[in-house]
Amino acid sequence: MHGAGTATLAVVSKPVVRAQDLLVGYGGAPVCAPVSFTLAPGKVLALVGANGSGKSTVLRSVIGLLEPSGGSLQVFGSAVDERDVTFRTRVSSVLDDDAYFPALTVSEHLYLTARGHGVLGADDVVEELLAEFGLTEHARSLPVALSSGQRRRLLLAAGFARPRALLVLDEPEQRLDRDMKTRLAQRLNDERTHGGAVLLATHDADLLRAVADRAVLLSDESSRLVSVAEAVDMIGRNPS
Ligand SMILES: Nc1ncnc2c1ncn2[C@@H]1O[C@H](COP(=O)(O)OP(=O)(O)OP(=O)(O)O)[C@@H](O)[C@H]1O
Repeated sequence: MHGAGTATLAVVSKPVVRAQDLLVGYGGAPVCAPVSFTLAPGKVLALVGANGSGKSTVLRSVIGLLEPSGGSLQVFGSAVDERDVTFRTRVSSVLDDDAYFPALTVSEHLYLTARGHGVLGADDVVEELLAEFGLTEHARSLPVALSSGQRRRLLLAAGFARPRALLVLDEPEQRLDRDMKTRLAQRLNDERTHGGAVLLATHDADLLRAVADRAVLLSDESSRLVSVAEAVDMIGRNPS
């Protein structure tokens, strides 16, 4: 478990995500070849691939925003149901750039997220996250008054403000400076150490090297499990 003042990380031992020939897409058209992977507790799996290869779409399916069009997808051993309270207490996600409350200050946003998910000692959790994500001096700012990188920090901090056994992140490195990227990598490694599972999409070779155990390379022709070294090599050949 995390130290004092940090949202509790629920530890589970079964596979967290199991995708078998999973097909995802829009209007019946798949966005990539079927994808198969298993994500165990305490592991970090990265989705890599070119722009438009389907990374965000796979993530949306895993958190229940999009029904798979084929294959099977299980999260915590069951079909995905984001309305299920157990599912919601175990899955924390940061996908979209604008998923903040425009009328709440930075600290109110984090506090509401923590309290809304039943975190005890929410004040301490918020204070710790503000410091960790470099937002302390912006605690009373509204999101509109933040830079895009600071807003990104707020959304990421909110992802850590609630209980979770699975963290789903879409290109968390976006708009972060190097120092914040390093701290994010440390946070994700902590998550793994404490038994949390992380599924993330990324174009960042440094983040991959720092945190990922394996990667899934998505493409139209064949989506396949690859080593981190192979994923880093792919990113090197097709930098963003
Ligand atoms: N809501 C949508 N309706 C229809 N098509 C969509 C929708 N969202 C995404 N797509 C299409 O699905 C494909 C995969 O998009 P997706 O966002 O999953 O790719 P990605 O790998 O995350 O890309 P990037 O690296 O640019 O973030 C793209 O061709 C995109 O145009």
